[in-house]
Amino acid sequence: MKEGKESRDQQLTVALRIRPISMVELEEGATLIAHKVDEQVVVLMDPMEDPEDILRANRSREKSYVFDMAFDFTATQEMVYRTTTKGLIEGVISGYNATVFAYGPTGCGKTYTMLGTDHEPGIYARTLHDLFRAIEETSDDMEYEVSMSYLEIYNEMIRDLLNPSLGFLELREDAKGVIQVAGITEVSTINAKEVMQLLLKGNKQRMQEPTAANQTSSRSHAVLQVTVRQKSRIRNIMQEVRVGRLFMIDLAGSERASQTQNRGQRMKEGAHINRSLLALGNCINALSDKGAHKYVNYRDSKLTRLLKDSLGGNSRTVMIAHISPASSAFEESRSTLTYADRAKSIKTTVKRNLLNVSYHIAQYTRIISDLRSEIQRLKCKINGQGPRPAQGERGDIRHIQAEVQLHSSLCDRQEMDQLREQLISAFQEQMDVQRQLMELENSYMEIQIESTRHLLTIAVWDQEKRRRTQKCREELRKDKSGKDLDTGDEQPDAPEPQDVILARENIAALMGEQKKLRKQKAELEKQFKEIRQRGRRLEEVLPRRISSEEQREVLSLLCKVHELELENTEMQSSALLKDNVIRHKSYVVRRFEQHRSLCDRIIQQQRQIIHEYHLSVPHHLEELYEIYLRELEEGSLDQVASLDRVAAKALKDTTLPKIPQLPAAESALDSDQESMRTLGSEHQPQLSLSGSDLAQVFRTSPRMRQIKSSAVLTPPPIHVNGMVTQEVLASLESHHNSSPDSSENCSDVLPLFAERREILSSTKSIVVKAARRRSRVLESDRLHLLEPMKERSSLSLHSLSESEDPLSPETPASQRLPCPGLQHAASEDNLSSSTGETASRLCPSHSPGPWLRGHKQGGKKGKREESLDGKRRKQRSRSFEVTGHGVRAVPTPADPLGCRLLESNSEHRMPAGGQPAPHPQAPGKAKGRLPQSQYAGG
Ligand SMILES: Nc1ncnc2c1ncn2[C@@H]1O[C@H](COP(=O)(O)OP(=O)(O)OP(=O)(O)O)[C@@H](O)[C@H]1O
Repeated sequence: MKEGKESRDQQLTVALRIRPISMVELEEGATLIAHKVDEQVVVLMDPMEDPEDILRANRSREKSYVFDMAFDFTATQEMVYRTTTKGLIEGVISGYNATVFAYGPTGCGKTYTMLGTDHEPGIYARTLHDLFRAIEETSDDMEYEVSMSYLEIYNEMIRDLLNPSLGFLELREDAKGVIQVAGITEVSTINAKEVMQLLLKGNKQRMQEPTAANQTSSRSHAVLQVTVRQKSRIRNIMQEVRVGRLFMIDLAGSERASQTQNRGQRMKEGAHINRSLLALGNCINALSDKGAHKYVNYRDSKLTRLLKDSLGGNSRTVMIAHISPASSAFEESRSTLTYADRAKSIKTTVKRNLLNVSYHIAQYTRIISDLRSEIQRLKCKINGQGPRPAQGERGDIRHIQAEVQLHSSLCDRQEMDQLREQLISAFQEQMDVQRQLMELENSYMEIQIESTRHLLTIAVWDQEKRRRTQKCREELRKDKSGKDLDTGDEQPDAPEPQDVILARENIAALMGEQKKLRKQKAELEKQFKEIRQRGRRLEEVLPRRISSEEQREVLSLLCKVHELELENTEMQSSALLKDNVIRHKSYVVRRFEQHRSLCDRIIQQQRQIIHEYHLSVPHHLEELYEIYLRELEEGSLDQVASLDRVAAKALKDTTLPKIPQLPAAESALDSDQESMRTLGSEHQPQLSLSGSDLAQVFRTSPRMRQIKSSAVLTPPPIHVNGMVTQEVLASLESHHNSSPDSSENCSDVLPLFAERREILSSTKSIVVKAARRRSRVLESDRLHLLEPMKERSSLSLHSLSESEDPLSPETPASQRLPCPGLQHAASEDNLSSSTGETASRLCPSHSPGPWLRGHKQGGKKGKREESLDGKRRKQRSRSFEVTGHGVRAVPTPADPLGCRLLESNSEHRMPAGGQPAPHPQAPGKAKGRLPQSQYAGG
């Protein structure tokens, strides 16, 4: 899924609805204190303020609030719908997200507004009616697919209202940050009537209980999600699919326990409802804070996680706040008005969601094949298990309980029931804790992923910043040409973009959250251990207290079902973990790709230097470069990378399967699940997934090993001129040491390192010789004109020959030629002249030797490189633009080498601006000049 380019900021629309005063309120003697003044203004009067109070005579008794729309008891359902929601429909069918949510204290009319009554249907029905009508009107040109899901969040648990037997569902977030409910029923439908029937059916499943404030109080948050996929009827291979999502949410009442006189279960519900509403309030506060960029904690509740896009992301959002006009509801009304008022300043960024149809098909093909293999696996499992319970009864604790009940009626029912109750409640407790643990782990993993995403944002910025600084320096050099280059002028730091600032802040906040989660996890684990021990004791004691064999069997069946349930949760947890690992992996791959492109640039620029200066390189290096060129030519790396992206994306966008409860699941895990279980179990003992722990998780994954090995295969940068600093080498070394696989790959890395040392020292010698020759030629040719130049050149030579090898500082460069081959290569006669004369012209009697072979092939390869260069430029359009600037530094946060290379160049060999030393009489014609950079971008 990608987002359309046209994105714009949009303010959250806030409407306020005052319901009619109720009979109960009138009977209680309440007076009217909330009034609509005009189409947008509402006034709330404080019933406690005494108009006769002289001391307060100057103080206003009333407070007015301005909203986008205001309604009172005279407003019809049609009016509310038309002004708040109707306008969103067009956007939804053309690929935009939208949200409408009803907010307010209990009994103030949220369900009335959203669902309505048979005679006065609410927003759900009206929206769907108009949505289908709009679809019908454009269906000649466009093809639509509409699906809907309906869920409730009750006590921080998600239930599918269209299929409550699915149990509790989990939330997950894809790489784009879109929140999805794993395994929820999606009904494809084409007419509003059908949808309404489903809704009414679903609503009957909703948790509803009378409270003191409302006889039919909804105890949960109900979320109706309608997804519209639109594509043109004209077939095209790369067809665009627009996906619009509409959320319609009826929140539970924002109440205080004291007001609703709730006790026990109602009190617990209230706490959960308030937890999510409190989290919602916190999010509204953070989002509406116009000053500093506050961290918005969506994670505190399921509701805020689900509303993440609706509040601060990609959605046109309408909030309809509800209040009662009665004086008895003053406090609730005031706080609702305050929240609603704050919400007005929230901004969302609306983008069109576009999906590529070819990818779409690939995704479904994958799902189908996955499902086929799953069916096959289950069939094998069933066959291998002999007699099993009837189809509908399989693995469902409720059915087993029914079975238990049937058996126990023949025996001592009372005793049996008691024991069963004890056992079930122990099991239930275990399940609750285990589920909480699973959620914690999921949240923790998500935090890891989010942190990685932020780190990537920062890394990208760091690269960009260095690129800008470099550009700036070059421009300055140009301006100051002739003057001393190293005036020490530092460029002012470019201001960090908002997303980078936010990324830094978020990382800090996420770390805080991680800490919190670790603590929670430790407590929960302790709790789980205790409960599990208690359960085990019960499991041991109970059979001894039962005389009947049949009862014993029933109890053992119960235990078995419980074990399976635990296992089922574990499998769900593994699936979630797998999903998260894939998501995390995609960021890792992105980082590697970023690094690869940097390496490519280094190789190309160094190659150009070798080419322009006719430097010779060892044969084996030439061969490596050949391989590198061939790979680029074939585009195999890019192909693999893009295939990997598509595959990972397809996996990510597949909703998590609801794993059925199946007995003896342990034997049937396929290898992949098995490996994920291994991951999960490795991961489970300590949630505190630090960087190294995460690396541990990755290390076990075959895919990660693949990534790691490909990282090792990345061609190492070739450092020309021997100007690799100690620092860079240290950073290379530390990179290898710190990389998660350092221990594993140490043996692979060491030869590479030795090779690099060898190349470095010999290359440096060549450069020294080349520079000497160049200096001599220049001296003899243009003696009188080149006086200052010569000085500089010999100085350079001096500094070059004096400069210490970063690898072994004591050894002079000339003594560090590692092998006879290299010594031969470094002899003057084998060097190509910096004046542009070829080596063969300079020393025709000498055989070129292995070092010169590369140079001799220069013509053919030069062409090939040129054509490849063009190809590369096409591939990386922006970053590979041709400019007339000197060699660019290759700045990255991890590798400041690029800058240093340039700096070193300019110190020793290059004049100001990274341009070649111009001959006073023939500017720009110096043959030994360094290459013009072909890459402008970072
Ligand atoms: N605008 C209105 N016109 C007529 N009756 C209304 C209006 N708003 C609410 N009511 C009535 O008020 C009562 C409570 O409304 P409703 O159940 O919609 O409240 P709620 O905010 O959804 O409460 P809860 O949070 O407890 O679910 C219902 O009997 C409903 O019919």
